[in-house]
Amino acid sequence: IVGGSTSSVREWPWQVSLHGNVGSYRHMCGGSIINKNWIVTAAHCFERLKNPDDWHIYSGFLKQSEMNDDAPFFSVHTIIVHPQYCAIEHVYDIALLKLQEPMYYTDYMLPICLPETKFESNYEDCWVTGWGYTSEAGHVNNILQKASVPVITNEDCQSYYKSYNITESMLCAGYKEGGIDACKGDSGGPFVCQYEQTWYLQGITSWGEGCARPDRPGVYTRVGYFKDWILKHTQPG
Ligand SMILES: Cc1c(O)cccc1C(=O)Nc1cccc2ccc(C(=N)N)cc12
Repeated sequence: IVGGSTSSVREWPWQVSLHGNVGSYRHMCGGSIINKNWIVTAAHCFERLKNPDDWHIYSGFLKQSEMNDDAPFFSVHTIIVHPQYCAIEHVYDIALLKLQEPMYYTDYMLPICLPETKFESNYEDCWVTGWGYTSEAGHVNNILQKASVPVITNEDCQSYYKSYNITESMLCAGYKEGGIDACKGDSGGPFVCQYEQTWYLQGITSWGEGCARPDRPGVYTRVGYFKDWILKHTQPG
């Protein structure tokens, strides 16, 4: 997160850290708890590491330094990447992780609500969180960061990204002057908006040209667009 501030414990209890095995396990992506068996994240996190055994999920932690070999983690049973995901176009950048064993809820580990509809009409009070870079040429941050970022229309977003196709499965958020944005390492993490005292997962951190640049908003997977797909895979029975 560029231009954000440090989160406190229990602020974002659905936020998880996905550690991938690249020689040793280290933070690669964020994710969000949606129920006791399932995490939602970004498909592009699994370009190189497609084996579930190569992932450890840390939940209930604020600092990367706490997610060490003595700390408990959840293992991954299944990785479901959206069948229409395309890396080149950044489309359908969504994946589901089934846990090997169900998670238990605590004050530090709680699920986030899915949006009510495909296209929400209210995007007040939206925040993006993660342990990603705090500048383009940065590195993974130790303490979970947060930043409030306003949603912009897809039409405005398309006008900024002339060499890309901003589809209805994407959601954009950012400041025209830049300065505050998600960045590398925040991928897969939550973009949440509070509405009538309830938080909803409206976006999954997906991509952007650089980070926090003027006229280059962050691009997120629009979670409402995939609600049926998520429910199809994550509802018992
Ligand atoms: C390609 C790249 C780097 O090598 C280092 C940092 C950023 C980038 C980059 O261009 N964009 C990005 C690469 C990977 C994940 C990103 C997630 C969010 C954003 C965002 N601005 N909301 C930009 C990303």
